[in-house]
Amino acid sequence: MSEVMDQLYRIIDSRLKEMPEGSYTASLAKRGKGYVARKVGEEAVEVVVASLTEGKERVISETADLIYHLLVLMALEGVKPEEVYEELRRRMK
Ligand SMILES: N=c1c2ncn([C@@H]3O[C@H](COP(=O)(O)OP(=O)(O)OP(=O)(O)O)[C@@H](O)[C@H]3O)c2ncn1[C@@H]1O[C@H](COP(=O)(O)O)[C@@H](O)[C@H]1O
Repeated sequence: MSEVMDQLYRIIDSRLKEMPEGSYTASLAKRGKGYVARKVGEEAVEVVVASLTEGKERVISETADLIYHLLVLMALEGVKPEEVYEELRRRMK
């Protein structure tokens, strides 16, 4: 899981630096951090709805959307996945 997230984060980070045509990440960044933050909220609600009414396949798909948007928000905030892993390790009992 962390390997895939690290790889996706690196791709996202490079899209934010290069802002290439046709990149969904670049189009999100152009709309601003507030827009990305709202997308994270929307995607989280979609995970909840999928879990309550739509079944496992939809939960997987919506969770992937949520993680992607969360990684974009983290990159815009300058938060690296390793810093979150470190916090999780610190809490681990
Ligand atoms: N993992 C993802 C990923 N997950 C979800 N999404 C996009 O997130 C959007 C979620 O759908 P929504 O209906 O909520 O949003 P929408 O209506 O399409 O768009 P909005 O106008 O609401 O923002 C879809 O357009 C998906 O394509 C992703 N877009 C890109 N990636 C990966 O991110 C990397 C960079 O992608 P680009 O920036 O497109 O080059 C690549 O490795 C991609 O595979």
